Amino acid sequence: MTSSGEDTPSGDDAETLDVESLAATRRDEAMDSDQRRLLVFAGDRDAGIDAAFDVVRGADVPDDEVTFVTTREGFRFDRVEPRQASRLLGTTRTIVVLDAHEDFSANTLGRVAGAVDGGGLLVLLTPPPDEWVARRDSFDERLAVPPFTTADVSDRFRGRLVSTLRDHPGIALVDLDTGTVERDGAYRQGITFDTSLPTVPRERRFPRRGYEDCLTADQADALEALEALAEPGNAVVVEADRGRGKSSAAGLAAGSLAAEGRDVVVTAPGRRNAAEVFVRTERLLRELDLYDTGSADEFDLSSSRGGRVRYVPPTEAGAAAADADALVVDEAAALPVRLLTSFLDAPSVAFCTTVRGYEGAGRGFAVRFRDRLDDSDHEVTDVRLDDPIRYAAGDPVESWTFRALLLDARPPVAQLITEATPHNVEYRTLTPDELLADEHLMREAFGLLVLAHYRTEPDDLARLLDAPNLTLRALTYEDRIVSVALLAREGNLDAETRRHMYDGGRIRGNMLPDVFTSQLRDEDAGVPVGYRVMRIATHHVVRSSGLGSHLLSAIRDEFDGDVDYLGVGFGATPELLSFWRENDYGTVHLSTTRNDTSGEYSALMLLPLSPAGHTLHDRHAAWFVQRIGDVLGDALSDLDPDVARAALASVGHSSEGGPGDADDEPLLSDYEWRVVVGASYGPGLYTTAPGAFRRLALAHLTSPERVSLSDREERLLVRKVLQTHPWSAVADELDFHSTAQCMRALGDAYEPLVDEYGGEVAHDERERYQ
Ligand SMILES: CC(=O)SCCNC(=O)CCNC(=O)[C@H](O)C(C)(C)COP(=O)(O)OP(=O)(O)OC[C@H]1O[C@@H](n2cnc3c(N)ncnc32)[C@H](O)[C@@H]1OP(=O)(O)O
Ligand SMILES: Nc1ncnc2c1ncn2[C@@H]1O[C@H](COP(=O)(O)OP(=O)(O)OP(=O)(O)O)[C@@H](O)[C@H]1O
Repeated sequence: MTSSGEDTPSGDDAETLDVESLAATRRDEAMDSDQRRLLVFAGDRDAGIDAAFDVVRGADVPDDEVTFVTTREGFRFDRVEPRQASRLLGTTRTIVVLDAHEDFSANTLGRVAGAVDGGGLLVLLTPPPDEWVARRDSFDERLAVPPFTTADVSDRFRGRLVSTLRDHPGIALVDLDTGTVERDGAYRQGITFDTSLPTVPRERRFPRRGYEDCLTADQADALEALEALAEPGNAVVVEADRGRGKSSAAGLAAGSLAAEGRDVVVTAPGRRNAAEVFVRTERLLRELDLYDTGSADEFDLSSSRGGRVRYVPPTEAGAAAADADALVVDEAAALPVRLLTSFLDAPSVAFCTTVRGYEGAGRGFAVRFRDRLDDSDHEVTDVRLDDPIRYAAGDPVESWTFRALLLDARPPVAQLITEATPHNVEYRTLTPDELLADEHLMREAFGLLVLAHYRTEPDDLARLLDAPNLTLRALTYEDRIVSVALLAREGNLDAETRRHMYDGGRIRGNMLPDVFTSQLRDEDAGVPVGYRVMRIATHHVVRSSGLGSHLLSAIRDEFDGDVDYLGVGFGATPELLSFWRENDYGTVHLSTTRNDTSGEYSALMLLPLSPAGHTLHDRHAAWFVQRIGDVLGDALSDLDPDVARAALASVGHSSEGGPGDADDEPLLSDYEWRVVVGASYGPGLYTTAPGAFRRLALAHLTSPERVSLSDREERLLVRKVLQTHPWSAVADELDFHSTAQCMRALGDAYEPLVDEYGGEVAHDERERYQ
């Protein structure tokens, strides 16, 4: 590390406005340091857009290196709608103008800021700061979840954002209404980091030229790790913050493989996101004199040795790569887990993923996919790039976005909290004002939510600070956060809103009332009021020590007598279902479509707290049991049998008695009992009356403690009897030697069920075979 100058204090004295020269100076400074600078123009929108044009002129940047992110149309520059800002992920621009006057969100800011090149400028157009903070815009409307209105939405997020604009280094702040430069943003970096230079490994498979094309030692190390792609059965995970050159490393690897005559498939959320991969591949093939046809612009290149590198959209990439030699996945963090899993069909695969840029689309990769990858047949190699390439270390725009959006928020370091137990922690409400006043606390709480969840994004910070329906609870150990839960208030909806939902209209928030009303046809479901646990996370070093359960029980004690129920909806796994069941939440629904991001089916569970909550819970639990047999034979026929078992085992857990007991109807008719007994104890056939077998299977799976069946027997009930998979497939999946053996095992599994659930007729029938 060397010192190369000192911070220049920002211009406190107001200066007369000359946007072009301000832009020229900041641009020179940015180019000298290979960092970026932020110019903020606050005031009238048209004046802001004029100023942005002046910036482009003053900075002397060609039009085709400029992107305007705005709802306005009619510019000569590349234009991106704020809601489409993810188009900029993985791309490199010299100037990005973000017009925050309309459709501004924290997510948009997070997505665009990383695209600005070293030496470039980020330009932010805002209303006058105080007005911006106070006004209610389309983002606030999204936070105003019924029955709340925009008047209930607070202004903390933008207030905090504006205060960072006023004091963070490297930011120029111009008041367009008065024509004054409040801060000139002059900033000479105090520190530079010596980046070590790349070297060519002595033992290598890829061409020397590929290594010579690397810009940092980190990138060369990544390329060396990517050599594993040449052999089937390998997976390489390349992790880095934004702009560290991971796409380029992947491009050099793809080019090296094509140079050997290999067929490489490249995928990314959109073609544009993979542009850098192809630029590097084309350049390398040309340098090696092995270029044959295609171009980076066509996202398809071939080498004179018969190799090929081509882009395939994510939905088709797994299948395409199964017949290719290797798959490169860029921006993997932005892809759903279901697709990531499909990529394991490729002989070898590289996943390039952004670590702290959760602006991409959350942490599905790390939170939900990483375990599956480790359990797969692929040998996994990890490599990490730290040295920045797109812009130099110490970049003030990066440190500002990290700070303003908490992109680098982290839970407390492990050593500080290893001693935490349910007996020595404190249950606390963390109000938004407390969080704002204690940056440290806010970073730990948010950092834990980000690390543990696949869906946390910058907008969630704004929600946490401003949304009237959200509230945060935590367990702290010596003032460090060890477990945290984000709660959303739902229900208490008026008749008109409920009718609107019942008629198919969408309302914001209110996930549980919404599903109960619109999908499950219960117009009264929005009357009771409850808290939905939107997120819960325990620090990974103290998981499984009862803290999550302790937090849920403290929440229950706090809200008992205040609301009608507590609820939750989450991507269902057997472990999570059992966690919620242990905490007395009962299953009332399984969604019939998979979640886009996690690839899992969602489970909804309720814990009633009042008579109205009990009524709501009990009718939905009963309806769930009535319909689930048919649903498992239809839309949920591919549901993991262990998820089905765990979901069914959790039904009715918190109601008085089980759903089976609530039903006075006999489980099976006398005739059906004779068929079931015949098929278990005697020579009869399951196929004669599958409905009878299904009802008995459901009775068992919703009260599995009554009869002890093995895991395999229960899976058999789910796969064959409830999901009606063909015998051969079930036999195969559950490792039976033959379908005949599988059929016999089903009969055997029903014997103890006949013993437990059968009445006189069943037991008399059984006597005949004994
Ligand atoms: C709406 C939602 O937020 S649902 C998503 C829940 N959150 C997450 O998945 C984030 C990552 N996971 C976590 O932070 C934690 O595992 C939590 C919050 C699920 C549980 O917190 P903990 O403090 O570990 O809970 P606690 O110790 O009371 O109970 C642990 C039990 O939960 C179950 N469990 C839940 N998730 C898992 C899991 N991924 N792996 C293993 N067991 C799990 C187990 O039954 C476990 O019991 P065991 O340790 O005896 O095997
Ligand atoms: N070896 C290289 N040679 C030339 N330019 C490079 C090289 N490596 C990286 N770059 C340039 O640095 C910038 C960042 O590189 P790249 O896009 O590969 O990084 P990244 O980590 O994938 O970034 P992001 O997370 O934004 O996708 C790009 O402009 C790219 O062209």
